[in-house]
Amino acid sequence: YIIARHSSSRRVLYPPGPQGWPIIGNLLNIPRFKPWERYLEWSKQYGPIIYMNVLGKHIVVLNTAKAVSDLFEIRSAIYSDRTRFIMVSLLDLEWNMILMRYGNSWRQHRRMIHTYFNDEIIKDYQPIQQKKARQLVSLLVQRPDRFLEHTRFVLGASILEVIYGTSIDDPNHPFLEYAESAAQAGIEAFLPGSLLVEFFHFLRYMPSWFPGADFKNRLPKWYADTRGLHNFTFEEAKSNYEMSKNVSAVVYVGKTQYINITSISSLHGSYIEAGADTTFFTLKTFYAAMVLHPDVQKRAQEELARVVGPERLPEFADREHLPYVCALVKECLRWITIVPLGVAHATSEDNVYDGYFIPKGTIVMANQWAILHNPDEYPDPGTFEPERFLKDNAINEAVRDPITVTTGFGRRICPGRHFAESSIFIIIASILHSFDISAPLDKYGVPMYPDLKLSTGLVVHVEDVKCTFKARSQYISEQVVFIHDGDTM
Ligand code: HEM
Repeated sequence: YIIARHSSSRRVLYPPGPQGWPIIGNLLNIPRFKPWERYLEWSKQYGPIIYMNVLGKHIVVLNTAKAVSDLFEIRSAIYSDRTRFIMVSLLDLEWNMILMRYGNSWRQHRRMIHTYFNDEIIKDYQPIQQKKARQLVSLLVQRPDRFLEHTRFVLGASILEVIYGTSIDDPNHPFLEYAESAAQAGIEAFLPGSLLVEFFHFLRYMPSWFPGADFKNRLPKWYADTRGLHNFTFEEAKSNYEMSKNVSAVVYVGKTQYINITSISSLHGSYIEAGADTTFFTLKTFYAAMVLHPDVQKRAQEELARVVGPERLPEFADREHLPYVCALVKECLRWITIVPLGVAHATSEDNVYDGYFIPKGTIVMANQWAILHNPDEYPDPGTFEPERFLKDNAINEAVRDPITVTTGFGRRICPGRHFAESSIFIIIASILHSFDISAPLDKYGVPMYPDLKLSTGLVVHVEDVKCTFKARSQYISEQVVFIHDGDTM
């Protein structure tokens, strides 16, 4: 039965949800592990929108594509704010676009992003993405055991080259460390409901041994990591302007507006922080899926052999002739939903939906995992099955494309989504064309398959995946020197 709550003073009806306790509300209801699964369970009991109140903060979780579209897209003027995290001021993160409140500064950043990351202009970045995919193939031939480091390296280096025109060949470049650490700090510090200081602001003044104030032990590292990235992007943007380097379109805005270097560098920091880990985590899903599903791997390789042939590596022009590989990319984005609850939006005005009151300042989360694991749309959703996106050997447009869910919604939709999808496609196609991927054997000769244990946090990933890579042809092994040394890739 449905427990609908009435605010005694205003006689308003909040959406239904689990019964909480006095004062703390639903604090103890929020599971720390895979909360998206619990929210889906609750939605079967309470309906698609669930309401919780945690220490006076209103939280709503939307569990269906319809509710998400109705609110985040159709009513985007009201549902595009972000909540005010105390962590933003503790870590001086006002520059980070993902966390920005809905308003003029955010609008200005968003306009710049659209100009330089829209789906037309990103085609200009494809040569860089292709070059980096080939560099990854080369690195995998030489040191397959370091496949995760190499993958992270080429993704970070692609973003850096697109933004600044700076090509880095050193996997130990300090930029990569800044990017990784800053993203990790963001993941730990910004999962709604995970830190008590967001509810009890006085905890910021308490010593770290005080219950609930242990975040203070981690604060200096988070601060140093996020500052490191910001300082790096600021210096790069400034020197690009000063030296008037012939760099990519993205920095051009900076060159014409020196005064705006700070906001340009902030924008770059946001790209790097939001972009490097998300694409990397999607590729971790790919590696795990390939180890577990040799049949899928084989089918993709047959398609690549047919379309690309044995004497070259895949290119973007091949994409439209590779429906199975494209379906495989979609399934990687769906199967493990790396931002399972999206990045929370917040309401900037009171609103009524379906008869329920959603007050101004409510944190609203889209259960992306529930949408992408809805068995009505994706039968047997726990299974990795690219075929679900195909009909008559072509992409079936009737099946919801996971990129339209996993990269968020409405005015806050991920501006890097087209860029990310291209990177993921070219890397997956290049690797599958070049290598057979399998599970390494333990000392008894038994394959070590990934157990698919996920990390917890705002962004999740398969924690432990091990693979071996075997070059599929003499051509690949021979190309490696050429690929590694030459710039003609
Ligand atoms: C598979 C890869 C990616 C995934 C799954 C992803 C997912 C997301 C999600 C869920 C959001 C929040 C959307 C919302 O509030 O509704 C977001 C925002 C954002 N993403 Fe991505 N992203 C990816 C790659 C990238 C890349 C490559 C870049 C930059 C080059 C990027 C830059 C951003 C920025 C700047 C925002 C903030 C937008 C705003 O708050 O207005 N992302 N992303």
